[in-house]
Amino acid sequence: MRPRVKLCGMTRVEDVCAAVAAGADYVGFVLVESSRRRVMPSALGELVTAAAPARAVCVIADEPLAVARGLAAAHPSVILQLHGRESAEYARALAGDGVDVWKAVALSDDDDLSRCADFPAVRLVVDAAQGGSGRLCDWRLAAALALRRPVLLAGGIGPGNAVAAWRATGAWGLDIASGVEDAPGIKSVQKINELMAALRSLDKEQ
Ligand SMILES: O=C(O)c1ccccc1NCC(=O)[C@H](O)[C@H](O)COP(=O)(O)O
Repeated sequence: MRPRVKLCGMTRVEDVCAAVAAGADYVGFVLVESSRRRVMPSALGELVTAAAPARAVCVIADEPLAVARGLAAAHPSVILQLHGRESAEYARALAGDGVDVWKAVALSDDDDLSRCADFPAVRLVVDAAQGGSGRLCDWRLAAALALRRPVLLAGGIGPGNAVAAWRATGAWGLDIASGVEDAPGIKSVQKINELMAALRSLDKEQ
C-alpha cells in the first residue's frame, strides 16, 4: 500500500483542487512569516474548505500558544504542524484542547533521534533543517525513527524519488512542497499527477 501523501505550501484554491483530485490525503498551508509560500490567516477559510475530503494541515513556527489556539479554534478540522522549536508542553497544551498536532523534527545524529522519539505529537515529520528548502534529510535516521513510530518523510521529495524515499525509510507518509512546484507556492498539476501515479504503482505490490 502506498504511503499517505501531504502536498504542502499551497497558496491557490486551484492547486488545492488539483491535489485533492489527484488523491492527496493531506494538503498543507504554511503560515510561517519567512516562508515564500506564506498564507495569511484571512485566506485560510477558502483554502481549508477547498481541501475536503483531504485533511488540511496548517504549518506554524514558534507562535505564541494563544495564536496556535486561535487558529485551531477558527478552523477546528485542521491539523497543526509545529515547525519551530516548540516544546513538549506546548504540544500537550494543544492536544489537551483536542487539536491533532504534528511536529517537524530535523535529525542530525542518533542523539537527535532519541531526543524526539517520544515527543507528544500524533505524527513526527522528519524534515531537512529548513522547511520547504527542497533539501533531502537523512533517510537512514528517518528509517530508524520510522521503526519506532509512524513518521512523515519530508525534504526534497518529488516524482523522481518518492518511491525510493518510501522504500528506503518505510515512512507512513511523504510530505512534499517544492518537488511539485513551478515556483514557490505555485504548484504544477503535471508534477502532482506524476508523483501520485508513481506512488499508486505501489498499490499493485503485495
Ligand atoms: O514550505 C515552506 O516554505 C516552509 C517554510 C518554513 C517552515 C516550513 C515550511 N514547509 C513545511 C513543509 O511541511 C514542507 O512540505 C516540507 O518542509 C518539505 O519541503 P520540500 O523540501 O520543499 O519538499
